[in-house]
Amino acid sequence: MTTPSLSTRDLTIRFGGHVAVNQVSADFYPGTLTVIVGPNGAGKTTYFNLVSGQLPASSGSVHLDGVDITRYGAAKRTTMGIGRAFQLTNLFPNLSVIENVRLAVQSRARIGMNMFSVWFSHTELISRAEHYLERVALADRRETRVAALSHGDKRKLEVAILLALEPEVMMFDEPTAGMSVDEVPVVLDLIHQVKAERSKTVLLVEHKMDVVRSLADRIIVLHNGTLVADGNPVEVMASPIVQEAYLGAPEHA
Ligand SMILES: Nc1ncnc2c1ncn2[C@@H]1O[C@H](COP(=O)(O)OP(=O)(O)OP(=O)(O)O)[C@@H](O)[C@H]1O
Repeated sequence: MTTPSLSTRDLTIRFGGHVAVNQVSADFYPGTLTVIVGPNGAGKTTYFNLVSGQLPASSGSVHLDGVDITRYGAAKRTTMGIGRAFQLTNLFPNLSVIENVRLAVQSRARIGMNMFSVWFSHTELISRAEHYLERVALADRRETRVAALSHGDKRKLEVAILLALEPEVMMFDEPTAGMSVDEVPVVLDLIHQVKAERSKTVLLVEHKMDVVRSLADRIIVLHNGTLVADGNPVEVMASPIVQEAYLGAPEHA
């Protein structure tokens, strides 16, 4: 198997006496989409926060391409290649939709800059930003101030920004939560496209089992902060812990 792009080793965080993520070790590989599931309060979002750097680990470590990034903050991890959507904190509410994506394209161009590359012209930045807006079906909103967007459009914009940043690791946190029925397919299609390219390491937190089934190459189950199952979707979905966690919870089916 290839080298993991992302690894966590015994990753742990305590809030007072409560261990929200408990010694989670996992390796994530390029071209694989891993869905993290588990009951409410299992520690899924907290694990994401530890990987993306929003929260500091109490113990254990996070590695990106073999580099220990445990002590790096979220901004540094983003520049190193960990991209996360659906926090709705990446957006500049007073700028237009196109400006938000243009800034992401510009920041990516800066990160990728080396002695052989050139600065993009403003026109080129805008044309790249337009490309990402078209991919998320937001081209008709390009001049809208972000604060005026619907929740679903904000989430689509976050996907455009994530794509524009071209991170090696892409993290999606309940990508369709709060979206209207007609908005859901756009975002799911995009995740399918990213998966089909098979170059990115994709992590997804998801409750909806139909989404899990359609996207997962691998499923990790967290329960009380502990990794209790990890493997191919068919086996993991059939395991007693998943059956127990999800059967009888029709709102998540
Ligand atoms: N900043 C915090 N301070 C104290 N406790 C926290 C904090 N963040 C999370 N927790 C606790 O950690 C546990 C895991 O929460 P987390 O949000 O990661 O679960 P989750 O699996 O994402 O749940 P859900 O599916 O409901 O989003 C919960 O008991 C939660 O109350």
